Amino acid sequence: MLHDSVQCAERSSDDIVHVDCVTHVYPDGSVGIHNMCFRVRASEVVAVCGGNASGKSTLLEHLNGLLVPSSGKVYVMGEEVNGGGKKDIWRHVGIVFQRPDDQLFAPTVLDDVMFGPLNMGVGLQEAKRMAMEALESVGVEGVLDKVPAYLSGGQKRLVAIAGVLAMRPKVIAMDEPTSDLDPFHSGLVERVIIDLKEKRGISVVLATHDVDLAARLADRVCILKKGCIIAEGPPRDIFYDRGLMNGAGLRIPKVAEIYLEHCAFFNKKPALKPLNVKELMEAMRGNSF
Ligand SMILES: Nc1ncnc2c1ncn2[C@@H]1O[C@H](COP(=O)(O)OP(=O)(O)OP(=O)(O)O)[C@@H](O)[C@H]1O
Repeated sequence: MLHDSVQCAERSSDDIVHVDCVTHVYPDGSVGIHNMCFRVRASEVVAVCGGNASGKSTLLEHLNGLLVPSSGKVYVMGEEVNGGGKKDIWRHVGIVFQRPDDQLFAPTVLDDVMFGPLNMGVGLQEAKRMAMEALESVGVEGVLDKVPAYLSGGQKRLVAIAGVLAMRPKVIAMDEPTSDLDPFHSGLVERVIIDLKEKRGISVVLATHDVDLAARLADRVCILKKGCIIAEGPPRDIFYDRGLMNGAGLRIPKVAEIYLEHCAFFNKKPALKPLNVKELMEAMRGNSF
């Protein structure tokens, strides 16, 4: 059942991306998202959390025009995507797909990462420079001559991120960026996300059901259920709402679980709401952070 009565907040000059009441119906009649209102501002990490089939990938693919809304509009830098204005508006938003194999196709890693800049009309030498810089920034410059298909899962993911970074977008949307990764490679991706925001001012949209990761990284959280955002807010509010999280097919982060157990055991009010292990240790000692 689709609701037609939703109205999104006004577009603001702070919005790099503004999704205005977008519904997407796939050709077979499946509703991917409906009446979706979503925004991304400068230098923020927005976590989009939801269970399977909640619409995370469908939302992401609208952010740079890969999918066209059935109704509603998507704006990037104030301009409508698919609206017939500047042709390259989509380049401000890069998407790292859930499966890197969907993204990597060139004979070597360097060719793959150079493809974006070359496609933007940059000369060969400059494209190579941009690609090398992107590979170095995610720490995989050592594999530039390798065939992408022969990389490990973690290396593929980092090369896929480099391929998007090389185009110097303002926003990078990542679909389940740490699924299938071991703790070492997950840690690398996590570090890359922090650096993108803190050192380069790039906003990250993190679509995931890994709520522990989202708790550590997000400035703002949107909870999706059945193609709609059912809650949005700061992570300390959203991730400590067990009813909300369970209702969306998610659990609260482990850190929140431990802290709530600790408070219940010592009959303390859970006032501090830590989101990572360091904060949890402080909170259990009764220190604020
Ligand atoms: N190409 C498609 N054709 C038809 N239906 C689709 C297509 N892609 C997605 N859907 C449907 O749209 C809905 C949302 O799917 P989507 O992949 O966006 O969810 P998701 O939150 O990313 O899920 P997951 O966490 O399982 O990857 C689902 O009901 C799905 O079956």
